[in-house]
Amino acid sequence: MAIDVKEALKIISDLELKTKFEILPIEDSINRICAQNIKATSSLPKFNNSAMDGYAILHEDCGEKLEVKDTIFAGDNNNLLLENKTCVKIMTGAKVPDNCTAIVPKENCEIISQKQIIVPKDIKLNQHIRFIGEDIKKEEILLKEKEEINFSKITLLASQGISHIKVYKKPKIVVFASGEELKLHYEKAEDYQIYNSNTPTFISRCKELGCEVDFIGQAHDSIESIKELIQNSLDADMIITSGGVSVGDADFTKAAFNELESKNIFEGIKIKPGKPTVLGKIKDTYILNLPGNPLAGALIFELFGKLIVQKLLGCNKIHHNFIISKMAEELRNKKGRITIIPGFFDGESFNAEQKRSPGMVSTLSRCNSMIVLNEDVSLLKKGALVKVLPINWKFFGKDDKDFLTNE
Ligand SMILES: Nc1nc2c(c(=O)[nH]1)N[C@H]1C(S)=C(S)[C@@H](COP(=O)(O)OP(=O)(O)OC[C@H]3O[C@@H](n4cnc5c(N)ncnc54)[C@H](O)[C@@H]3O)O[C@H]1N2
Ligand code: MOO
Repeated sequence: MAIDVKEALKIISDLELKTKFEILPIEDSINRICAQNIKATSSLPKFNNSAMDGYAILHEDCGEKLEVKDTIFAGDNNNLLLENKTCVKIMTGAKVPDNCTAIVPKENCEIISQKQIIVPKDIKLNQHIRFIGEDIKKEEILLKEKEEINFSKITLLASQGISHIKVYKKPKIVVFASGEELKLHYEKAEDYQIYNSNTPTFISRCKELGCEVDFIGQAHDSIESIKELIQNSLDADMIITSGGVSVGDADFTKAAFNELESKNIFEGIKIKPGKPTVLGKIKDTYILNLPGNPLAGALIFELFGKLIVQKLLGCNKIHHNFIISKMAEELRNKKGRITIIPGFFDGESFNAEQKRSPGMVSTLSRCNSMIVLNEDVSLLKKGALVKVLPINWKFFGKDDKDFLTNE
């Protein structure tokens, strides 16, 4: 019995998944999920320092002629204190004297000699001093368990002298295809045969999402062949297959799972396309059996499979987020079932893809996102607000648009 979309999403978000850890150098932890809370071991800046090349002064001396007592470079451990009518020459990043209350950029000073300068009157108290802890406070949490590590988190870690980090291991995904009519893309396909495009799709998509992926080949249309492939893959966190789930005479996947005592988590989702989607489990391995129709399988993976991957990665962001946009054109839809509509979000509106039959292979190559229509929607007018779910999201464009004007 097919279940509701919401129920399927809830089941996925509640799945209990086993995750493993490893320790990596921080540079190798990019796009991985952090498996520990990391606190700042020291404040940043570590000490009050100068934001400008110039002179460190006492604020009460503004407008005065000052004697230059010393020069402090970045990295110096100079503990000199300022006295009235004196200053020190200081470089950007250098530790300021403890009682310094302003830095005057050198270009704002009148340099009389190496030893004497006149500073202007209008100096703000504490100007150009970067204070201890204003960036990061000691003990502050820098990275939380289950957060994704990106370049900016690596900045944080490096700034603390952290060289290695505990992360979740990449989930292991195994992909195989079923369907005798399919030829692998490196084989010769006769005129009556088609290429297996689903398997490379899921292999590359799972890699893109941060999984370790093994391709274990092509099952013949027999229960034994599919069973063998599944049994060989039970060390994986998830097996992804496509095809063989509906009711055709050569659809053996379901029977193979049954013989292997796969526990069905759900069998069918009330959605279009992709109703015959099955999620099962054998021992600790989840099995996602996607519809063979290429667009149906890929969209179901984006809506449901990707969330399982998020969980397997160890991430706590396991729900879809969206961008509110508007329809570029009117869209008519056959109501009755929740429907996934792939399309292209151009930054201003969502352009529903016209060619979107479940068996098509070309559709997603023109799309970067999708919307999901409730079962009672038969018409979306041009300009209607929609919630756009990103698919592949590097947001550049061919047109040179003005991003400087905001009003
Ligand atoms: N009598 C019924 N027939 C169908 C039903 C139904 O309810 N009653 N459901 C339809 C729906 S909806 C879908 S989706 C498909 C699902 O079929 P399967 O998942 O069992 O997939 P297959 O029958 O093996 O193949 C369907 C279609 O997809 C092509 N395919 C399969 N694998 C690949 C691949 N790896 N790469 C590229 N293309 C693939 C295959 O050649 C078929 O054209 O069933 C409907 N039928
Ligand atoms: O899942 Mo089926 O595609 O609706 O084609």
